[in-house]
Amino acid sequence: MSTTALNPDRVRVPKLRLENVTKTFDVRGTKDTFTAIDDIDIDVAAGEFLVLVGPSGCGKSTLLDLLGGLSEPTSGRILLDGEPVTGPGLDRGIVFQQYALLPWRTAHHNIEFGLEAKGLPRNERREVADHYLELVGLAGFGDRYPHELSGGMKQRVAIARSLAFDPEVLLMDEPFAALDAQTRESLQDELLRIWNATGKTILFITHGIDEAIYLGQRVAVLTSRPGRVKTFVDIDIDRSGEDVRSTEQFRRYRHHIWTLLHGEVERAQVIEKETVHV
Ligand SMILES: Nc1ncnc2c1ncn2[C@@H]1O[C@H](COP(=O)(O)OP(=O)(O)OP(=O)(O)O)[C@@H](O)[C@H]1O
Repeated sequence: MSTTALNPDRVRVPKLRLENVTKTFDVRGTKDTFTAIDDIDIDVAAGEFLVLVGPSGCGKSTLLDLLGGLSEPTSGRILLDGEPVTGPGLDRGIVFQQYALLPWRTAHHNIEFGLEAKGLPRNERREVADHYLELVGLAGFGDRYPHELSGGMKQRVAIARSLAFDPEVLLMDEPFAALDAQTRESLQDELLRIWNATGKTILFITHGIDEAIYLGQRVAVLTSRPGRVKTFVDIDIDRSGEDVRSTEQFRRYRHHIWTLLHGEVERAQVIEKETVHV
């Protein structure tokens, strides 16, 4: 088990680079500012699966907005393949906790959405949509509307939609948080399979320690407000066995990350109470 305070040198040519990223917000009705994210430095290698785990309110969603180009850092830079991110783009696919499917479109048409923007002809759009439906295990469900699909199926469609326009990076914001435990575990396996099949670079945000260890090649543990990277933990587990989460190896990682997070969660709760009483 290795823990490093700085990014490992092995990440030489990052796909995605967050360079001293800070985000502050104006506090309404005052001249004060509030620092949500403070001086975050992260390099994500091409094809890496990096998980960010942190206490509530540490700035995970703020970070995702920045990566998605939905807002701008107050200082610092975000680079994708060396180029600054200046706004939203099809080079980044985002999967949110809530499925964000268009209810009036079938699964096929939801997946084809980004492809229309790319100007792909109709028959090619359908081919791509079918390919990704099959990849997420939903071949034959293309004609279903979101209300005809279970929560897990909707999230699979959302993943297929993000993959269909072939983004450079897949950004996932607690995509399985709203699902029941069994569905979540099966989608975690699906996601690892898809990652192996596509070689995509994935940045995945979660509250869940088990989820972080199960999915990540590397886990960035964030501090409570303001969000900083407390440490990176390299995950090296054998995922081929039956019940990976019950192994001694897994248990050790769980305890290690729990210990790192525990103090942060307590600190976050104190800060939250103080904020309420201001
Ligand atoms: N537009 C905004 N204006 C002011 N403060 C904001 C704004 N957006 C977020 N914040 C504050 O920044 C901090 C980080 O918020 P963020 O939603 O990124 O945290 P989070 O880690 O995603 O939380 P959770 O895990 O609970 O979803 C919070 O204290 C939040 O109140």
